[in-house]
Amino acid sequence: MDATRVVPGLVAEIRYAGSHNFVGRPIDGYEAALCLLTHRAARALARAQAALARDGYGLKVFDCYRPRRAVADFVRWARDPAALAGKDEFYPEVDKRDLFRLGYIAEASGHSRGSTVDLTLVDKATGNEVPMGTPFDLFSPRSGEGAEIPPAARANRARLKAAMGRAGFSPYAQEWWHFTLRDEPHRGPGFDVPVSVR
Ligand SMILES: C[C@@H](N)C(=O)N[C@H](C)C(=O)O
Ligand SMILES: [Zn+2]
Repeated sequence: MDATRVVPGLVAEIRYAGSHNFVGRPIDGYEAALCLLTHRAARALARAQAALARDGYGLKVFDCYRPRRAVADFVRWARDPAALAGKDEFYPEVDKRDLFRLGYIAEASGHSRGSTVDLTLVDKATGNEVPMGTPFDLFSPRSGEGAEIPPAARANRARLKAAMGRAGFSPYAQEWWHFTLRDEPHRGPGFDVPVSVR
């Protein structure tokens, strides 16, 4: 389902539907910029949003359900040494051939099961993203747990992690933005239906 229907005020900036991402172009399978999630994950996200709203924060999602064909597009892209449009912004310190081995991108992603989200916090008053120490999808040790980042960013990561944890999501140690519903309704490799407006 479209998570924005059950999460009041959820901001969706679906990066893989556009060109502002590590590949530098829209990714296969994203025919619309929608945050599609299982009902269970969307309801859990609504709990996180409600709790954060009491402290003046909201959620902004960058990726939700990811079709398997999108993951396959990432794999093909990683094998093309000439495709470097997003290198300076998203993986300046890493050879793109190592992005999968290092755990920054999965060859079989939990996103394809529809209960995993990539997201950040926004200040409800301004709508601006709060500092997290690194931008979304910066594939670097600085995006992971234990990184040396400014205290305000550390506090923001902790706030996001706590709110998502209380709502039923597990974090991913290497990427502060990536969370998976602990009690996800689907197992296995997930789905390959494109993200589209039905
Ligand atoms: C690519 C990044 N946004 C992400 O979601 N990484 C994890 C490891 C994944 O691909 O599932
Ligand atoms: Zn993710």
